[in-house]
Amino acid sequence: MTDPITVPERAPEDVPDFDHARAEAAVRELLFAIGEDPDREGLRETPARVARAYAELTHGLRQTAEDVLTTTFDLGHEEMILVRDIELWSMCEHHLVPFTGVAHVGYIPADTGKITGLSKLARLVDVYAKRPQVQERLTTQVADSLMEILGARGVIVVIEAEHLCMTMRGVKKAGARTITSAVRGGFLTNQATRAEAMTLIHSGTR
Ligand SMILES: Nc1nc2c(ncn2[C@@H]2O[C@H](COP(=O)(O)OP(=O)(O)OP(=O)(O)O)[C@@H](O)[C@H]2O)c(=O)[nH]1
Ligand SMILES: [Zn+2]
Repeated sequence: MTDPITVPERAPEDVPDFDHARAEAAVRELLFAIGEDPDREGLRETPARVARAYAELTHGLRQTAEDVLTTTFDLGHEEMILVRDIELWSMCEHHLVPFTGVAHVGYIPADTGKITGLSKLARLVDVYAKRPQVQERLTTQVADSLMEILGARGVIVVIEAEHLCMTMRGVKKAGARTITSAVRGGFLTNQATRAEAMTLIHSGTR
């Protein structure tokens, strides 16, 4: 059985193009299924709109971490770099409703001092967020891709999110936040470095 957390990532070329016609037909069916009339005024354009929205919300399936980590600089900087409070919108793969919150992404560059642009860390989060996801997998995918592509000596990724499937339906517990972390390399072996990162993540105002 495939472990649902480490489900192998498909290469974008193995992911079929977004099928707008199929998505529209499915939304039209869903409207029938809930007892609506997709041909009534107000719903007529809805299947096409929803299809376009889902194409956008699943855009990450057709991107790779390499696509966004292209800009690298050799600044010779060997200390921790941390971007905190990166806004996050993803979609839970169990209910296809959003989960939203923030990601904190930190890394210690390779010995060569190879670093990437700060915005690229936020783009990387979106590559993995814009697809049906579970929070645990999103967290580890961001961490592992930074280790691999930048050759980072350490990575820490902390994600805090609220799952609307727990808020707007089901157990209905608004405000419950799920916190996941993935810690690699130097952040794992050096407790002081990890503690410094956690202090930076939790310092200041939000
Ligand atoms: N581990 C994990 N669980 C998630 C995530 N997103 C949603 N879930 C959970 O997935 C589970 C699916 O449980 P099921 O019992 O199959 O579905 P359900 O009957 O809709 O469950 P309820 O939400 O409890 O009503 C729920 O407990 C969700 O809270 C996630 O990112 N990670
Ligand atoms: Zn869910």
